[in-house]
Amino acid sequence: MVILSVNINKIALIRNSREGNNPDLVSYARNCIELGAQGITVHPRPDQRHIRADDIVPLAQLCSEFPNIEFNIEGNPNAESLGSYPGFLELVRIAKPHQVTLVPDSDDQLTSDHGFDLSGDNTALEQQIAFCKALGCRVSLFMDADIEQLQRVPSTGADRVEFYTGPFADAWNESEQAGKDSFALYAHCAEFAHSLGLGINAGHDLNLENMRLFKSLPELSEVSIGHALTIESLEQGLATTLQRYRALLADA
Ligand SMILES: CC(=O)[C@@H](O)[C@H](O)COP(=O)(O)O
Ligand SMILES: NCC(=O)COP(=O)(O)O
Repeated sequence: MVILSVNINKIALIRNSREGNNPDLVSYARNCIELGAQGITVHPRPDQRHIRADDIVPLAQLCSEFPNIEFNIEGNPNAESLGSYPGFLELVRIAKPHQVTLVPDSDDQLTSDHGFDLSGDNTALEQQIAFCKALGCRVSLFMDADIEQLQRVPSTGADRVEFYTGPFADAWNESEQAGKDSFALYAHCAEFAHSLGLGINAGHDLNLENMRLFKSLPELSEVSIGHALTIESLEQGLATTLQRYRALLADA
């Protein structure tokens, strides 16, 4: 079984488009959990255009009310404090999520579009990973499907990788054959990462259609899905959408 973690960034984006608290993120996340989500993912950025710093602790508390619901915070460990944003690692410190997914986004990036390049000096990253692990968090690194890069992950101390699946989603949209070819590369990389002792997560632009293939990724533990899931929920309703993901992932 593959765990479904619902990324609620896009729900925060709607809330932030007006003053007030509608939709309420904690209520929305509770609803997701009660309808079958097994985790909640947030990706705060310094401009706080979607998840805000003050959303983090209430969401962590919500997840802790349920025995097996994982709270996953994604973001750039180098994102420093900016206004009311206290910095990524400070958010991790106060919330102590089950999982921290480190992502090498620049502060002004529209969305995540690449994994870590570990070919340089990784001392700072290793210290950041050690900081998160000392808080009791599992640490996952956002990575491209690239063997040369993946072989460098174990020495950082990370527990898992999250494959950046944007290129797979693009290939899937191009043609069935391109999707299959791209999937073959991810499958090879997943087997390699597993052989190094790493757990496997995946995310970015996954949806109900392309998950029919991607759910078969070897050793896949967890997917985090937000953008498409939000749109699918508008079309089909949240309950039906989550039910369809869970049915897909249950037999993965
Ligand atoms: C790491 C990753 O792929 C996701 O966190 C994604 O970046 C979230 O997307 P948005 O923040 O654009 O909703
Ligand atoms: N880690 C990926 C994630 O949380 C959601 O990405 P997307 O489905 O919003 O593209």
